[in-house]
Amino acid sequence: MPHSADTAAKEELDYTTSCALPTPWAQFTLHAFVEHATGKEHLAMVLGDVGNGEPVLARVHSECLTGDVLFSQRCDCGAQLEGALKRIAAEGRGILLYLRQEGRGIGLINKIRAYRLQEGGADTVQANEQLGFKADARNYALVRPMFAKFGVTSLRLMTNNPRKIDAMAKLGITVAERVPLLVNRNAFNQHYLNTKAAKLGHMMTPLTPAPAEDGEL
Ligand SMILES: Nc1nc2c(ncn2[C@@H]2O[C@H](COP(=O)(O)OP(=O)(O)OP(=O)(O)O)[C@@H](O)[C@H]2O)c(=O)[nH]1
Ligand SMILES: [Zn+2]
Repeated sequence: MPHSADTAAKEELDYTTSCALPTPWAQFTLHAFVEHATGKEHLAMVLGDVGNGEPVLARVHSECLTGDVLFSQRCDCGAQLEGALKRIAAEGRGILLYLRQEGRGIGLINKIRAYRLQEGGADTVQANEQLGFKADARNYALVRPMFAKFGVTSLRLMTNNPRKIDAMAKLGITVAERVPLLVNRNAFNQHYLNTKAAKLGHMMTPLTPAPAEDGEL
């Protein structure tokens, strides 16, 4: 027998509490969960009636402290976070899950180690592998009880990552539509974004290589 959403939620994480979260674009409700296995605090930002059965505009965002908070231009994370919240605000309905999967699951310190290796010539995948990690060490299992908490079963998912779409399908979550999220392509992250497209399957048109002195990472 498949577990009910409540059973799954009890097994994997606890729902704790919520508050209003005004942002520059809309007033969301911020909901907090705690993961049993790790004690990590995962978040959901919710706007409008997301539990009415209609596919929900959604973003499953992996934590990137450097990009989301420290304005790093090495990646596209901060701009994707902002872009996703703006789109949800414009529609007046949607959900963003903020998962504490820093560095594609290897943690902040290891991501910084990976960045250092990238400065020596490795790409984002090779750097992870040199550190003994898979290219992508994320696990999306928590997404199911988090969406279930809000009655969300069908998504219009903002992503360029086909593996994320497959992961949702394996969890029994319908991706009714993929909404591309192409933002903040710059000289510093074009090699990174091209590697994601070439090696991780992200759905992005490769960018033209920049001159070497143009901050390639
Ligand atoms: N290990 C590692 N993690 C990185 C690197 N750059 C960004 N990240 C992490 O990658 C995660 C974001 O994943 P991405 O591959 O950029 O994007 P995605 O979530 O798979 O796909 P989208 O939905 O299209 O954004 C965040 O947790 C970042 O901290 C890197 O060079 N090495
Ligand atoms: Zn990032």
